[in-house]
Amino acid sequence: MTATLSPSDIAKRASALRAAEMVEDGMKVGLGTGSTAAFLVRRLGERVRGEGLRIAAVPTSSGTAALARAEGIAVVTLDEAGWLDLTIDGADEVDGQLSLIKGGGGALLWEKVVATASDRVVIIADEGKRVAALGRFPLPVEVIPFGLRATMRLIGEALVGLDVEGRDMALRKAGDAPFVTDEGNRIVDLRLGRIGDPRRLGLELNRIPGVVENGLFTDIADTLVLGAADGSARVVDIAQGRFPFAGQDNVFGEVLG
Ligand SMILES: O=C[C@H](O)[C@H](O)[C@H](O)COP(=O)(O)O
Repeated sequence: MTATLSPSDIAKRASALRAAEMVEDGMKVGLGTGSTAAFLVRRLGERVRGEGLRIAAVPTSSGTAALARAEGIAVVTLDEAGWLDLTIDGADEVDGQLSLIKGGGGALLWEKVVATASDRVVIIADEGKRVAALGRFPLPVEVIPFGLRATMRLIGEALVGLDVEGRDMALRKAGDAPFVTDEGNRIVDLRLGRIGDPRRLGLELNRIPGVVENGLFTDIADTLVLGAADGSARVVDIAQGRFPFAGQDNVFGEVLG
């Protein structure tokens, strides 16, 4: 039985299938988390079972680890792998410089550790994730449970004077209880509206002792595979140059609205 996919799922799957072709025999591969990454993991599982593709995979969440194992993919820890050839992961938003917001599924910490331990990072996303400026999607910040309220107050103070539109925040819930990450931490979602300077915001948030990591991924992604609802996928590579087209400030080579 084939389930009918929504247009955004068709786009997610298109990007995931295109990125799955970038995985070569013998590679050590970081596997992202989320609905887009799930299409990737399933496709890699097909390649492992069908073509005999041999990879060592490092999952970015307990959920992805379970899916990868169920698909017959060899799962290792990041310490066992040492360093990765390639990581493929989803995103919640991507701007014209391939800066990202990630962590909608709460996996941002392992995702950032895995991505920064990789020679190449490929982001898979549907067209709807593409934005002119980051910040419409609430920015997830992973914080330790100890002193949570004080940490949230310090986050609020750090936002004053920064180039953001809004400053509301909320502790993420799973039902009635706080959401708990794979590292046993909590997530605070910041509703910022528009982030003027993602690099600076990321640094300021990480200066707060109770903050473990934030969902801004700047200067991490090398390649974006953007899927469309017609089932096509387009590859945009940062190696083309961050400002490859005169008068335009994004890797898409067009003005983003
Ligand atoms: O924590 C979750 C991850 O950062 C996901 O990669 C991100 O939320 C995108 O997820 P999805 O592919 O389901 O939109």
